[in-house]
Amino acid sequence: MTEKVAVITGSAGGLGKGIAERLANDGFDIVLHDINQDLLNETEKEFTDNGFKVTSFVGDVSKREDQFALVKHAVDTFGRLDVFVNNAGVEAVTPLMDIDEKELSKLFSINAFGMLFGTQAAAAQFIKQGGGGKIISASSIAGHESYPMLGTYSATKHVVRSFTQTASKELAKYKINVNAYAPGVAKTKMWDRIDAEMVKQDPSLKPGDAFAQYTADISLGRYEVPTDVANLVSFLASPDSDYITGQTILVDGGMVYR
Ligand SMILES: NC(=O)c1ccc[n+]([C@@H]2O[C@H](COP(=O)([O-])OP(=O)(O)OC[C@H]3O[C@@H](n4cnc5c(N)ncnc54)[C@H](O)[C@@H]3O)[C@@H](O)[C@H]2O)c1
Ligand SMILES: CC(=O)[C@H](C)O
Repeated sequence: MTEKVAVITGSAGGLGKGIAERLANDGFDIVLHDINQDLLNETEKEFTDNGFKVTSFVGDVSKREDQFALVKHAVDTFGRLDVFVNNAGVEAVTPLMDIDEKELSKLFSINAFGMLFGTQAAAAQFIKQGGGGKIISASSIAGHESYPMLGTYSATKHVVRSFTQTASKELAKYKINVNAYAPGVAKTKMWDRIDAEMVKQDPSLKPGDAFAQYTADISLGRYEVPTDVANLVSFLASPDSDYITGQTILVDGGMVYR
C-alpha cells in the first residue's frame, strides 16, 4: 500500500492522541497538531519512540492561516494528505442567563470556525491532489441533543453537524467524504474541567458527582475511553466507509438514540 497521511488537530492529549495512535497503528504517517507546544513535544517523542512515522505542528485551529499552514506542513513533510481530523475543541460550563460575548466568541472561534477552516484547508489540498480524501470532525452527543449548562458548547457541536452535511454535499464531486464522530462522555482533561466547573456552580455537588451523574445511565454500563472513539475514526478513515458521507455518528455506549 502507498503510505497514507493523516492530520489530527488537538492531538497532544485526550481523544485526539488516541485517534492519532490508532491511525498510526493502521499504517498512516501522522501529523500531530496542538496549541500546547510542551504537551505536543512530549507526545511526538512518545510516537517516535514507538516507531511511528510522525511530525508535529503547533497551531490554533481558530486561525484560518494556521490551518492552511498545517496542511502545507503535512504535504511538505510527507508529500500528500489523505485524512484530516478536526478534533480540537474546548468547552464552557455556564448557566444560559450568564452566557456572554466572550464565551460565545471563544467557543465558536475554536469549535465551529476551526472545524470549517480545517475542512477548507484539507479540501483545497484534496482537490489539488485529485484523488479524494476523508474529512472527519468532532461533534458530540451535545451536537444531537443540547444540555443544561453546556448551551454554547452544544450549539457549536450542532454547527459541526451542520457544516458536515453542507461540506459532504459540496465536496462529493471531488470524492471527498465528510463525516463526524459524536462521542458521549469520555474521561479526558475536558471532562475533568467540566466536572470541576459543575461542582463550582452547584454547591450540592462534590468532585466527581457531575461525571458520575452523566455516566450513570449509559446503556453499555461504562464511561467512554479514547479507543472507543478511535475505532470509529479508524473506520471513517478507511475505504470501508467509502459509501458514507454527511453523517455524524454517535459513539456513546448508548446515551442518545437517533
Ligand atoms: N471528552 C468527551 O467526553 C467528549 C465528548 C464529546 C465530544 N468531545 C470532543 O472531542 C474533542 C476532543 O476532546 P477531549 O476530551 O480530548 O478534549 P481535551 O481538552 O482533553 O483535549 C483537547 C486538545 O485540543 C487542544 N486544543 C484546544 N484548543 C485548541 C486550539 N485552538 N487549537 C489547537 N488545539 C487546541 C488542547 O490543547 C488539547 O490537547 C473535542 O472537540 C471535544 O469537544 C469530547
Ligand atoms: C463533553 C461532551 O461533548 C459531552 C457532553 O460529554
